Amino acid sequence: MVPWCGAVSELRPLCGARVWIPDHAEVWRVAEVTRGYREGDTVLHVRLEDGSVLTHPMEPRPPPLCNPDCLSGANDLVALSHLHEPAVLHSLRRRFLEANSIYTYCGIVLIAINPYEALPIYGDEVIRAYSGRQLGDMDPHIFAVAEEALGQMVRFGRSQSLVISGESGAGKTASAKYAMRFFTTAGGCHGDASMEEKVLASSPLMEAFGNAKTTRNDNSSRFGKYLEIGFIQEKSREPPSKPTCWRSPGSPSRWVPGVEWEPHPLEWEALRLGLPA
Ligand SMILES: Nc1ncnc2c1ncn2[C@@H]1O[C@H](COP(=O)(O)OP(=O)(O)OP(=O)(O)O)[C@@H](O)[C@H]1O
Repeated sequence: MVPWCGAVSELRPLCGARVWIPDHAEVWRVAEVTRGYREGDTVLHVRLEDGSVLTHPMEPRPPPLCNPDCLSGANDLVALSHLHEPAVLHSLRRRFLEANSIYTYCGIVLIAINPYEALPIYGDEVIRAYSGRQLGDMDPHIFAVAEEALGQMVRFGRSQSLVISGESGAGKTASAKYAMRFFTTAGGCHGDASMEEKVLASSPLMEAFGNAKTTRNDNSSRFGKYLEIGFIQEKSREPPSKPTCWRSPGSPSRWVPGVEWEPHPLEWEALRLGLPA
């Protein structure tokens, strides 16, 4: 992210402008410029919200400008006048704390914040509300992205991909499950609860063999995942779906060498039932 472009002399933060100052405890803090930048100034004079005054060096780059309050918190980061790290963090924080919203768009990319609690935003009525709607018609949601993919597939008869990425514990697996729930419900399996069960039932088995408890996630996938769902004409899904899983080519395995194998309760269950590994 590039908070400022161009030479320092072109930027000239005005007196009264609000800028972001890096902070050890809060990462970024808002400050007001108390003396406009003049050619040759090496520091910017600012006042923090708690009243303390300080100077901030203009090199290697001046502090990033704050967005107007009416823009930060917009449901699409593209709407921000200044797009840089503190603006993104502030917007996501405001949406999460003030609007209770874990989802934000950045163009066609959906950003999700893990709420670490069950939210009432994944029910059938929400799936129905997002079904058939255009991306951008409604609040950002994983269902909107899933609907976009489903709609494109139906309209153009072409396979679609959802790429879900993030650090460990970010909620990739949960997001994939919500997307699959949307596909099974909105993709032509209305009223067939067993279809959703069948699609999601593969997860515990895969998790039994490939998941482990880590410091970041109690049920962390220790492998890359590739899930493929086949559909037949008229938006019906081809039973059974074909979830497959392997280490992504080129990406290192998450298995830690030297760590002793610990059987997972579900693995014992699979072995007891005589299921193939
Ligand atoms: N949208 C959500 N709503 C509620 N809980 C969530 C959501 N997303 C994630 N979680 C919770 O956060 C925890 C970690 O999520 P998840 O396992 O999906 O992370 P991950 O990105 O797949 O992690 P890893 O890369 O380690 O496998 C889970 O317990 C999950 O229930």
